[in-house]
Amino acid sequence: MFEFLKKIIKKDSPEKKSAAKKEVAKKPQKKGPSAPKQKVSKTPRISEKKEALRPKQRFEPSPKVVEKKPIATSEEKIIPKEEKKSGFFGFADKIKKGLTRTREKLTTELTTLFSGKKIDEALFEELETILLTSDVGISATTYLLDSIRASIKKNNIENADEIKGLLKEKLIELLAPIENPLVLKGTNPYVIMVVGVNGAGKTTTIGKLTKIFLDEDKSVLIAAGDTFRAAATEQLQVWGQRNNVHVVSQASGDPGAVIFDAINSAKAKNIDIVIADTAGRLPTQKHLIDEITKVKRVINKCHTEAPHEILLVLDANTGQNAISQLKIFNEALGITGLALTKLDGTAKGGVIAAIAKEQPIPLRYIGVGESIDDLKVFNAQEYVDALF
Ligand SMILES: Nc1nc2c(ncn2[C@@H]2O[C@H](COP(=O)(O)OP(=O)(O)OP(=O)(O)O)[C@@H](O)[C@H]2O)c(=O)[nH]1
Repeated sequence: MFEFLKKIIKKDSPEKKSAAKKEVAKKPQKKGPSAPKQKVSKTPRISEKKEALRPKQRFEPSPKVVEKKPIATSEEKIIPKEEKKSGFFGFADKIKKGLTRTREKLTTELTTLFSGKKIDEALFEELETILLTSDVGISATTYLLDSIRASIKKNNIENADEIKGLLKEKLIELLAPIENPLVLKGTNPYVIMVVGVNGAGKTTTIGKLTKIFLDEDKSVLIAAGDTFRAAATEQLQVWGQRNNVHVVSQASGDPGAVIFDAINSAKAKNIDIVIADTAGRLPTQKHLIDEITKVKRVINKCHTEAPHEILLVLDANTGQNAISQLKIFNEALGITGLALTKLDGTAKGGVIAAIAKEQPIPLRYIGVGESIDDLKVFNAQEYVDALF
């Protein structure tokens, strides 16, 4: 079954590729082992399924970690007219498009599962497999199946086709508590510290987030706190230029000093928001986790309420590993919000359910593409509608 999942994921590729992305694609890509052909002819036992779905490597960085980050071309800065005009519907369509891979997997499998079948244990077994292979995770899957069983019993449901509606309903209930959009509160500048593993999408998310705030008529200043990787500052500068926003950087190599400087500059200029980048790090690298807690303390010395938001950027492709990352970053820093990126390139969109069940931290944004308008405020109903 795990092989079956690999086969599905292997087919993934982002729908929208920028010119710069094509450049990067020429470079050798890190690929997982090719999946041997295997027929999934029978429903595996629950214990086998759970074992197969347990992450092999606890903190597997994104495959793009070694890649040079592509920067969208200037054409991508142009917001498509339809999207500007269509407002909410444009957003919903974009999310729907972004979630194509997860939806295709779910819809195909669920339609086959429910059509004309009777409600019995075998059907629940298969439903369990579908959810687990969509990275919904063990505890969220158990929760969803139990809730569905209870509703079937309560409402004397006999038609399997009705289970799809129930699944949708229970999923919205599960995700609702993490729908908690960012609200800017407190004394200016509002400081957002952005953290995450290498390649999760921090820089890109900062660029997109800046655009969201500018559209709300807020002023923004970016702090290039990733002093570890030289190219990181350059990439941030490009996002700064694209948004026409100043990026504070230093040659010092001290992330705390850069962010401290940026906050003071924002205070002097009465800027509303400071978004601080930090270097990518694995939660297993204890010294780097210690370093980032120090950066947080430095920020707090500069502004007693700051950081107002510690935004952990997670790559949806990492599936269940995202939960492990979340646990460790949260223990070290007290994560206040999440941005889940790259949902457009994966069939693992179910990981949101696992987050909601196991680590219910507000999911502020979802990334559904590489261009500047591809970061969306998370909405549970809209997300589930896009999945089915
Ligand atoms: N398809 C897709 N790609 C994304 C998304 N968000 C980020 N990316 C891509 O992911 C890659 C890594 O993104 P970065 O923003 O550079 O990641 P980072 O966390 O800053 O990386 P480090 O600085 O190395 O830690 C780039 O190729 C981005 O274009 C998304 O929502 N969808």
